[in-house]
Amino acid sequence: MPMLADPSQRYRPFKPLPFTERTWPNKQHSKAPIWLSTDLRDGNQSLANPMTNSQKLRFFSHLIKLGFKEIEVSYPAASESDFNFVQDLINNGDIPDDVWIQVLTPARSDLIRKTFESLKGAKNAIVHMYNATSCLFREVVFNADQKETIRLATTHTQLVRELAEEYASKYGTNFRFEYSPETFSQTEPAYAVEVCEAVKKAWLSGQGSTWGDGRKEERIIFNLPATVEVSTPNCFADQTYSLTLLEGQVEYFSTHISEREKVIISLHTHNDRGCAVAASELGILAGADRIEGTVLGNGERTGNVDLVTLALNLYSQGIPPHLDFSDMFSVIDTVTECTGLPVHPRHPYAGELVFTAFSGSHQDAIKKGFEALQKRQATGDVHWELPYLPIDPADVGCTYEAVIRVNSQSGKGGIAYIVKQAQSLDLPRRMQIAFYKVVQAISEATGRELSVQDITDALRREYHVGGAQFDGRIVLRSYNLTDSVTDGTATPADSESGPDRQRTLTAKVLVDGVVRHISGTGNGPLSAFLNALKSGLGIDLSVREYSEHAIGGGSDVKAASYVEVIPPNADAKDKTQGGFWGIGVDPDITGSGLRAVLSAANNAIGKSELKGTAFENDEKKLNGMQ
Ligand SMILES: CC(=O)SCCNC(=O)CCNC(=O)[C@H](O)C(C)(C)COP(=O)(O)OP(=O)(O)OC[C@H]1O[C@@H](n2cnc3c(N)ncnc32)[C@H](O)[C@@H]1OP(=O)(O)O
Ligand SMILES: CC(C)C(=O)C(=O)O
Repeated sequence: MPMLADPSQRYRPFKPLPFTERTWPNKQHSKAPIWLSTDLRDGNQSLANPMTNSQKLRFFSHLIKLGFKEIEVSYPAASESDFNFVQDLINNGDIPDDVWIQVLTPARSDLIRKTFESLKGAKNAIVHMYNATSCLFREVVFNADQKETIRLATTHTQLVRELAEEYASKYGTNFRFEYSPETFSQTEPAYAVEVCEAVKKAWLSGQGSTWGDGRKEERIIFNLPATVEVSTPNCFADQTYSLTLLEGQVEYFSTHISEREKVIISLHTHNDRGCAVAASELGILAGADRIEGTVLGNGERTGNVDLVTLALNLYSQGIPPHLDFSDMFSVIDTVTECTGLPVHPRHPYAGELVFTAFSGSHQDAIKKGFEALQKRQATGDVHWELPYLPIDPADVGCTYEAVIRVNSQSGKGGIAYIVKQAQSLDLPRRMQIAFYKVVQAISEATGRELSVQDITDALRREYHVGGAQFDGRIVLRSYNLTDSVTDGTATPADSESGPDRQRTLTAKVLVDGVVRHISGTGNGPLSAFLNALKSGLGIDLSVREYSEHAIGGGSDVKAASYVEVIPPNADAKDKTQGGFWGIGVDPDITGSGLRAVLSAANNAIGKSELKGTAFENDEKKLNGMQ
């Protein structure tokens, strides 16, 4: 059946609360909520193949490692394996003293009794009872009116209360109670408050205990589920904030519910509209103290709210989340291996691609951002501010290698970043443009992403650096430099010569594997070498641009030089006209300059059809190459 031209025939819009006095939109997050992981209950119940005992145990240990202090471990009445898992955790001493396990039960006396049995011997336990309160469920599922629904909740709350007292005195367990008006997001707000008030009264009216006196560990938890997400997140926050509308006045749940200090407001959001994170965040602004969800968002249908995203969203605002995701890879391994579900490559903070830029302008901005960051860090400013990356990938255990990856959408900045990271070569800007064209051609031809190795090899091939297999047609074997006549006109590229020196260079080179001895003079080593190439091999080139930098430090320091050469008929000033680039790396600055010149010369002749061991007769072709 096609989609309806007029969907209002089938779907009714959500009716928002008529608020004018809401203040939560002006608030900001300032601390982490209390977290509860329901991976082993809501997460588990949604799996086609529920977790085995050992998978649950592995998951539980990981949750403890991440820092969870409240973990819903089971729906013990569901099956023997759910029941036994709770008993195993207790009997094997797997639960740290400061951790509360939580178990879920419906408001059914046989199932509540079974649930308490599963908790025998526990130190700290939260009994979580639910019944659905929305009109649809009252009418369709329970065939009960509003009063009967409240009675279902209160009579079973009293039973939980009695059993909690009995099991506390028998086993010394610290019990807390959580009540969920299931389908809260679809329940009439005033009625949801009425149910919660009645449940609170039933829970607090028990005999002979201090429950509910406001001490943190004993407060009743009202868990407000968006069992199905049916509205925009601001409506859910309003529902959280205000549950009663009396005589036309807005009363706010988080400030006006009686004995607010005895209540923890918890949220349990699902992701049907894809807004569970937003709904939880706005719900916290609206007064919630606690969040239930799962690590990476597994759960019924589109999932529960993802606690990784929520926690790291806080972290990115400078708020300690009190959950430790610094080893995200082990989190991903645990979740995927236990649930059998993959993690989407774009999943916030955890996906394989979320810190990666393929597109050129993003890469360029990130590269510049890293350079600026390094400068700021050198002045002691450690604040993270980097284009396109809201947090430092290193904080969640990622390396910077994945930050920039290259395909046909990439630009010079990203490619230069990879060359710098992988080979410590800081290509000058115009050389970046030249090398970008080389990489772009490969990427277009192969139609795939290029690895760091692909780019490294391309650079080596193009500029004849990095080993004998990348040598060009001319190879420098040895050279000797001597002072010669002086004329006082050194070029910048020859700056180390000084203004009053002229140098003579003799070099042994291999040309297509044949030994040749060449010599030339110039104001410095580079011009002497260019002169030698011209007089010895007929290769007439001059330098248009030269730069250098050190690589490393101490006794291992090397020099990297970059040279652009042009043939005699090229305009030295019009830099849009193509030259030929070369790279030289050598422990000695003169050596690196000479190698860069030879690299550029090889690049020049490699792009012509010169052949044989001498180039004298091919000068014309070289001149015509641009
Ligand atoms: C939104 C949530 O995630 S809620 C949690 C859902 N999780 C699960 O259901 C997983 C575990 N559940 C189970 O294993 C089973 O459903 C059991 C063992 C709890 C119950 O099994 P059964 O007794 O066979 O009942 P069934 O699964 O058909 O449940 C429906 C019955 O429970 C009633 N019921 C459903 N929810 C509740 C509740 N919260 N409180 C009281 N009764 C409830 C229904 O009205 C229905 O009653 P009826 O048989 O009189 O019409
Ligand atoms: C039992 C409740 C909290 C639940 O899982 C839901 O409504 O999604």
